[in-house]
Amino acid sequence: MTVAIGINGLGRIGRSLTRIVAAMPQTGVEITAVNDIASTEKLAYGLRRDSLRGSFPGTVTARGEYLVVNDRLIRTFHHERPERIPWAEEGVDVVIEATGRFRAGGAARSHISHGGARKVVISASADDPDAFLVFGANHNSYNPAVHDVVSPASCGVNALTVMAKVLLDRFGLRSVHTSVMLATQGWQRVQDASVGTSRDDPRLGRASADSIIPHNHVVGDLVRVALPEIGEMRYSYYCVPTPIGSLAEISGMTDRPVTVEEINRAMAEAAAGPLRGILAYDPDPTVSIDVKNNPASCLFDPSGTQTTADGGVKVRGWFDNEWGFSNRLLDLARLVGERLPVPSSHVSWSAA
Ligand SMILES: NC(=O)c1ccc[n+]([C@@H]2O[C@H](COP(=O)([O-])OP(=O)(O)OC[C@H]3O[C@@H](n4cnc5c(N)ncnc54)[C@H](O)[C@@H]3O)[C@@H](O)[C@H]2O)c1
Repeated sequence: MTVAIGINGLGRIGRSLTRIVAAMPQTGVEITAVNDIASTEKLAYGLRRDSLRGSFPGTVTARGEYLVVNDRLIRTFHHERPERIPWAEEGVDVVIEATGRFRAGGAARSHISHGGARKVVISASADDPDAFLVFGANHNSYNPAVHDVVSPASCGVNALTVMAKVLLDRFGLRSVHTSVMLATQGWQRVQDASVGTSRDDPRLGRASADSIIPHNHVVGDLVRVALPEIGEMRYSYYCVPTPIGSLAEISGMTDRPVTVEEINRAMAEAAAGPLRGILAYDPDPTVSIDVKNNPASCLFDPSGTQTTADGGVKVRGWFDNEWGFSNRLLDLARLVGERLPVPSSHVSWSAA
């Protein structure tokens, strides 16, 4: 079965999604339509040329109201409001809402109520989705009967959650503190600005290349949504001036004293076993740019593991905030799309 996807917003995330699908035609998903306020020509250019990922490894052209990506046609719409996008015209099953403008479940829901899509995946820690589903932790709790608008939370939450899951399952984990250092985002400013970021904290309007900027993003709460067994949790979040490649760290107390070797072995085993493809493991000394194009939610770095004699632990993982997260968005779109109820018109009846 191939799931027909529509993407609202062909920015950093939307373009990553398009590149991933184009590189792997057997992913079980097909992008049939995109909506963006930019013209089709500009969208084609944005896919062809990318300052961080290089030129598109294939062909992209604009042909009328279609993008032609390696000979596959993708219909383009240009509506500013989600309720105006006629997804049903292109048979879209699942919309990935990736504008960053419609994080609230209500706005995203209009892709279904007005546009005719069947499910929505919001590409961010949405305000009120029907469920947060983090791969490797709680994605199996997806219930197609009651979950129409879902969110995989954020890239940082995914990186933290997979490491926390291994620690929790193998050693117990409590009194957790997390830190995320997130690469520069498109909504940040090149020079100091008082308006235009639509974020409350005035520091988020400061020039992105000049500072490490604290951000009060609620990662800890969302890790606990995916892993409710974790008790009290605190978190720090920083926007850092790297173009791509982000860092996640967790510290906390385990149920018994553990060694660095035990923790690293547990992570390596999880990466080769139940969390394959979601957690990666690499003992080679790593800096943030090395994680570029890694499809995992988290690249565990064993050189960052520290322990104390009374059960204190600290671990470190890297993540490509665009590429890894876009892979999880596609995983989620596929999961949701493959479990769509078959419309009654498609049910075939055999003679008794
Ligand atoms: N970039 C990352 O590292 C990252 C990682 C995880 C999650 N996210 C989340 O994904 C979302 C998108 O992030 P991004 O980095 O791709 O942003 P972006 O700014 O690069 O892309 C947004 C796109 O949406 C389009 N757009 C804006 N308003 C629109 C409207 N009203 N209708 C249709 N299109 C519109 C823009 O033209 C642009 O192409 C955000 O919520 C962000 O928090 C981003």
